[in-house]
Amino acid sequence: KEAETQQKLANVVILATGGTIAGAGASAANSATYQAAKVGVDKLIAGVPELANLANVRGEQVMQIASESITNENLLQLGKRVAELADSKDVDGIVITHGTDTLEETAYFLNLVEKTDKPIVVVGSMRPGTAMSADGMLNLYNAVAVASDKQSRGKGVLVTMNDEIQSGRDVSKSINIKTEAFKSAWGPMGMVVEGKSYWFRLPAKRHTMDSEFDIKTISSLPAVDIAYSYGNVSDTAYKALAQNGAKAIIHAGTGNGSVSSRVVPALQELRKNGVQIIRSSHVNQGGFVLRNAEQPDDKNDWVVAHDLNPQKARILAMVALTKTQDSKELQRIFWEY
Ligand SMILES: NC(=O)C[C@H](N)C(=O)O
Repeated sequence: KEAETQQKLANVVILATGGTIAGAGASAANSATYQAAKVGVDKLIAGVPELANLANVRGEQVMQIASESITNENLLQLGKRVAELADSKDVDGIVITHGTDTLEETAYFLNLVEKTDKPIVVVGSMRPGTAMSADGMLNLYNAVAVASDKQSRGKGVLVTMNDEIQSGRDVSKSINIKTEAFKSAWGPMGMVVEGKSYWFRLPAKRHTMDSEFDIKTISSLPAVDIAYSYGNVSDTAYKALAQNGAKAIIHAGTGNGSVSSRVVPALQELRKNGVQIIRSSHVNQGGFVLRNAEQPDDKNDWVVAHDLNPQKARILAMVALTKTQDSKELQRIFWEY
């Protein structure tokens, strides 16, 4: 009988990368003071025995880092392992445990480059497992529930935090400390309650199976960096990034992705020298940058990041630049993904 139910359950692989979900503090009162990336994947799985009711779960430790330290090489390594597992007949779904600081970047990267309709769910926690009211156990339980559910197929890379199912493209860490940290300007896609998913929305943008990008053909990512804008800003950071080899600079702009008159000449010059200039907005909830609004993008040959925040714009620019150096193509990609 036990063998029978085991056969019926989905096979889910948990790829662990570190973060607070694998963190440990000195006492249960330490919810914000702790060390990330301390607990191994087997212990994480053993900590939630109820996972066995949802799926046949096995774990793999891909790396053990706090997510603020993730590199492009880490992204490629993780992306390639996800693709291998997605190709395997005996894997039905993949969960990635991840630090929350750059979780939105990794989720969006995978959403762009994984050619599979199998569920890929990225999950983290805001408190370490040693803390009172730690959120990692339930977030992980929900991630495995979503990853083992056939309904989750073909919906792009997903994120389960705080009982919600979010699109890996849209979601962003919008609050720190609190457990309701992850928000999307376009709302969550659904909810997970007691291990069952309830869906309300589908993503409209191209992803996974429908993407023109494939991790299997990407061996390196170009340098793309971000410069932050504010009152009294100068062009120093932009020039330094270009000098250091940036192929594209994401302008983390004020408001509509506006550019200070103190910075415009440098950006025009950098574009003439071949650096792509991509205007995004650093407003906190739902930036939206329109072409030729605030700045003459057609004349300057700049690109706008659409609704992507600066860190997501960086991910898309890196992936897009593996295929094209043409600014018009780049803009098309920013509209479509
Ligand atoms: N809550 C977290 O996971 C934060 C941690 N610094 C990380 O991103 O690894």
